[in-house]
Amino acid sequence: MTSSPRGGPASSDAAAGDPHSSPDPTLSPKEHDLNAQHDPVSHDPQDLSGQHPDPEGDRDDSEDVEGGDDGDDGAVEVRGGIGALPFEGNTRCGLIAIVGRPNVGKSTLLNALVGQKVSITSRKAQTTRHRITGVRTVEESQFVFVDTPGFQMRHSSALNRNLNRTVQGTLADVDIVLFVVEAGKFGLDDAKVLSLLPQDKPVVLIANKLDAVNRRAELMPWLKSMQERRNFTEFVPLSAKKDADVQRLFQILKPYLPAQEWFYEEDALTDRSEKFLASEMIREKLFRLTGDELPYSATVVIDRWEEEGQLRRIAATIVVEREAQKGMIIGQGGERLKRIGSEARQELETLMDVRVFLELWVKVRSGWADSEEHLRSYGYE
Ligand SMILES: Nc1nc2c(ncn2[C@@H]2O[C@H](COP(=O)(O)OP(=O)(O)OP(=O)(O)O)[C@@H](O)[C@H]2O)c(=O)[nH]1
Repeated sequence: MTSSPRGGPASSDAAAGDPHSSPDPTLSPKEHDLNAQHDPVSHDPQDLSGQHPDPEGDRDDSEDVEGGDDGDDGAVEVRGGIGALPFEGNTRCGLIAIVGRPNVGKSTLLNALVGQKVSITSRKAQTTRHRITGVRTVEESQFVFVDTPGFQMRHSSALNRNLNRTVQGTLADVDIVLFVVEAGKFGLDDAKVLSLLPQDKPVVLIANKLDAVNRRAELMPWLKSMQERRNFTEFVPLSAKKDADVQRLFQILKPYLPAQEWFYEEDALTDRSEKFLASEMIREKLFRLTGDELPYSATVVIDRWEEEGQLRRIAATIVVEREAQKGMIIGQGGERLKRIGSEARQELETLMDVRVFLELWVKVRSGWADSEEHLRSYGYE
């Protein structure tokens, strides 16, 4: 699956936006135009312990090359394990985590970055539960996004403990963390998420929903106060709903990707299966069409998946905790369930470019969110 294109238009922009090249410590939030292009407030990311790209390839571990006298052709044997030789290609590739309290716009941002819907969004908080990977390749750089669930703060159950473990596990392997907040706001929940972020990773502050801020001048003192909370690698005020902002973000993040081969093919969007995307799509419709009535613990299980040429026959069950919730989903005369099914079907047809027959069921499984055993059986590791 790995692809390693060479000779792309690569190295020149390493100089333009490289975090090592010219961070200007004199910039303050006040001086930074919120609509400006790069590094809103630059912090020198070099003190963030070796997690950074090394575009110049100036690692000294290349000395692990030992003369080999074990062959009669005078060949050189290379020892030293993974990464012993500097990478000479033009490509960059890195893992990026998107974290933040519920409802700040993480899924919206991920979908905009990937250019296709891979994560569900809803007005209701805490709709994202699984770790979802979106992939986007822009010129020579491949961005592999890992979406994380909102840190659970309001409820405590096996499900929530599980989510927090997922988030922390995810952060251990990434190259950059995007910490998303709503521009001009910073509450207790944001602070809790921030306090859990690793110290040894570059963290970019994304001040999302900029379009909802009426008086931008008021953001200046806020940005300054944010700067005091953590040595953020970059401050990026934006709107996840504006394409130009999202494109700008790629340029800002690019220099932080390690110089290495791509993990995925150039046109890959996600490593999630169609089956998984289908269950997420149904869950999104479910939350959208039930408003605030349904607790986030409702889940969707795909029971049957048959492929017949350009046709997919899918049967899925929506699992809820209580009988009353079942009635709520089914609605008067089955109307609501019908609508959930028909909207999900249409979107799945667009996504997969095939015809879809979707059968939906609703089942009550009381207390499932509290049982580790049930969680495992529904695929939450
Ligand atoms: N005005 C405005 N609204 C936004 C923006 N980005 C996201 N939203 C809205 O904010 C709400 C929450 O967005 P999501 O992307 O579902 O948020 P999330 O952080 O993934 O939420 P959880 O899954 O609960 O963790 C939705 O109603 C989005 O339409 C933005 O840039 N501007």
